[in-house]
Amino acid sequence: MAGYPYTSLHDLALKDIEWERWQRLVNSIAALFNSPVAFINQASNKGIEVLVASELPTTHYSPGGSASIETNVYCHKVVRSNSPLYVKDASKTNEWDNNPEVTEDNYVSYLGYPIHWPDGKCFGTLCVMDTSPTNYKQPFLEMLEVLRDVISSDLAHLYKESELKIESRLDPLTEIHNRRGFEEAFIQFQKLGNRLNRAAQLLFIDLNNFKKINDTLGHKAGDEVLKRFANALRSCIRKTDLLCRWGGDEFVVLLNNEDKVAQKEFIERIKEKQENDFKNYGYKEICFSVGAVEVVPNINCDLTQLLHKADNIMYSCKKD
Ligand SMILES: Nc1nc2c(ncn2[C@@H]2O[C@H](COP(=O)(O)OP(=O)(O)OP(=O)(O)O)[C@@H](O)[C@H]2O)c(=O)[nH]1
Repeated sequence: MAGYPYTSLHDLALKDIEWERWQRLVNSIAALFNSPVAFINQASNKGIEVLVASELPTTHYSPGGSASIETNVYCHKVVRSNSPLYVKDASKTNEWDNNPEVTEDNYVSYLGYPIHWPDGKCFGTLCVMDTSPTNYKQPFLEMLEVLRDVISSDLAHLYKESELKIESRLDPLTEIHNRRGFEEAFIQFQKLGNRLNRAAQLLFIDLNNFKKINDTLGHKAGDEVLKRFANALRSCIRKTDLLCRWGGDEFVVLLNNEDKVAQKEFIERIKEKQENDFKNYGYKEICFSVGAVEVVPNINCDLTQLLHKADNIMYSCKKD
């Protein structure tokens, strides 16, 4: 196992992260404890990763540095037990004999508190280390605990922000990308496609006579049809493809496939799936129209133009 099941905060595009405040806080902790190092560490997919380190010449590890899950560093014990650890003098036990923080950097004293995710799971640690044995008084321990709470509360805000970010890019009814989410994902997709010189297939799909369902069976039944259709689409694409409810009864699919045949195969798959699904559900007459275009890397990759073209093709199919 490479690390813990969380992405490094450094890899998340969170705008409001409190790096500067966290930095000042860590520097102040090192000064107050008169210690050569203080850190905020994260239990990330890299192991224990330094997020913020005190800015002192005596601080030997810097942000981005990490210790793998197999290394016997103090923080792993805090994360695994999700409880504080105070080692006053590591030389008094043999537990830390193979800890490189002790053997290589002589950090024989460690005080660390777990920082929590909003659900109570361990996010990482707030810790101070020293090259001499220590015997911190109770108010110092309490102060570090309170500062840990401040970081946990910052984290709860960040968590909310990233959740909101995800929510604002999903269509609440079908739980697939909304227009905004798709447009953003398309930009990333396109960058990669251009770099790799890889084509893709874009499909604009519109349900036929959907209004009739609303008018005859009610809006709720209409919603159910949209959800079922989105699920049918989802089951016919790969994880590397993109799916979006463009609006109303319109959907957009981007197939990460260079072969134009993929368009036809996808349409066949979705027809078969949707016919079976809706037959069971009692909506035999539901069908859809599709317009498909190829996204050619570095040539025709403007989303608005591509969708306009696909929409026109779809519309002429609908009329036929
Ligand atoms: N139930 C439900 N209906 C919606 C939703 N969003 C849009 N609609 C309805 O979808 C209908 C779309 O109508 P049209 O664009 O005429 O589509 P259509 O009836 O499929 O007609 P054609 O596309 O020409 O086949 C409108 O009646 C909208 O009110 C939604 O979230 N839920």
